[in-house]
Amino acid sequence: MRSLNRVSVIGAGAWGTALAGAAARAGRQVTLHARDAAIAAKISATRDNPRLPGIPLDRSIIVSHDIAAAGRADIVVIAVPAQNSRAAIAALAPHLPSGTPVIASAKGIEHGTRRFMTEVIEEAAPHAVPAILSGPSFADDVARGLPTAVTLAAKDDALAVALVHALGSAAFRPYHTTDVRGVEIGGAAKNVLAIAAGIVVGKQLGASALAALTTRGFSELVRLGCACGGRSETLAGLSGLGDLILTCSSPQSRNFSLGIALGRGEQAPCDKLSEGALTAPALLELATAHDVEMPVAQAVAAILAGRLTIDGAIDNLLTRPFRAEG
Ligand SMILES: NC(=O)C1=CN([C@@H]2O[C@H](COP(=O)(O)OP(=O)(O)OC[C@H]3O[C@@H](n4cnc5c(N)ncnc54)[C@H](OP(=O)(O)O)[C@@H]3O)[C@@H](O)[C@H]2O)C=CC1
Ligand SMILES: O=C(CO)COP(=O)(O)O
Repeated sequence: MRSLNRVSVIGAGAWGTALAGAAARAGRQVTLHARDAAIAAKISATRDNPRLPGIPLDRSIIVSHDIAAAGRADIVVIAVPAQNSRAAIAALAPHLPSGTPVIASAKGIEHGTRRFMTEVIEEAAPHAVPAILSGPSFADDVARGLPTAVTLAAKDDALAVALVHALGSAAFRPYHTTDVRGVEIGGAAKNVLAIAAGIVVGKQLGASALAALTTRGFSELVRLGCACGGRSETLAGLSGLGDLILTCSSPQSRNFSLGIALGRGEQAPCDKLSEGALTAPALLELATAHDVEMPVAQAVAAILAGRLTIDGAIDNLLTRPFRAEG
């Protein structure tokens, strides 16, 4: 196995900065790439990223605007929003040596193409080796070095193990698997379901309703995941159930917070990324293509598109025919 010491993280947002910190803590030589030269210079000089205010950037991390330099790495992590990942990978691709592992870390499905993030890597950088990292992990927690566990998947087991050893530390514990699709379905679906969970909280429907919604949401996630070839143990693991529990219960989650605002009838904050809102239509298209029923995700997509009121969606869900659990 080739050396995996030099790590480049593309995207100097909250997640990219947190992952750069985790890789530095694991002892790697890290470059954090910001597409904007002024932002790169500012973060480099102040050692502070306004997207993670008050958490100093590890001194060893090089912050750069030079995409060619970022491509000269043993591992590249893509940490930009799902809908921007293709553009970021395409800009990187000409500078990437053949066979470089490229780890997707966005949680979403691409609009229009319905591609998962590793498929986007396959298309935009066919000479790279795709992998995916996902799981219950707020950027703020990871950046502060609080204990976190995630799942890291690559088709090749030996590569998944090597990537885990390269990026893992006592505080940041990746578990490896070859179930790439299972890992990416969990991350994409949980964001949509977290919006529904937030609506339940914003509408003050009670803790019992929140538990019911989260559990039925998990059934949807598993149904779609299995239909797409994911393994049930992955879907019940960190990147599926684990992340669903986190994002359906914590106002730290932007998706959950969006749901709370919607449930309260408030204006949703427009400066915060909600991957679930962007992924909802693509998730439903995927579900339809696989003949999988996802009533909760369907309600979220309809509410966001203005096709259904929140009260109408709640009424629809509560009056569905009684059925066997599963
Ligand atoms: N925040 C979190 O706790 C976690 C986030 N994630 C996932 O990580 C992904 C990114 O989220 P997050 O970091 O929070 O988002 P942020 O909004 O904090 O940051 C997004 C970053 O991506 C950059 N970017 C956007 N488009 C491009 C592009 N084409 N090329 C290069 N850089 C680009 C932005 O740069 P610019 O400033 O120039 O616009 C910005 O730095 C999402 O899919 C999210 O689900 C996963 C786990 C935890
Ligand atoms: O994915 C996350 C935690 O695992 C972050 O969730 P939000 O994007 O909803 O903030």
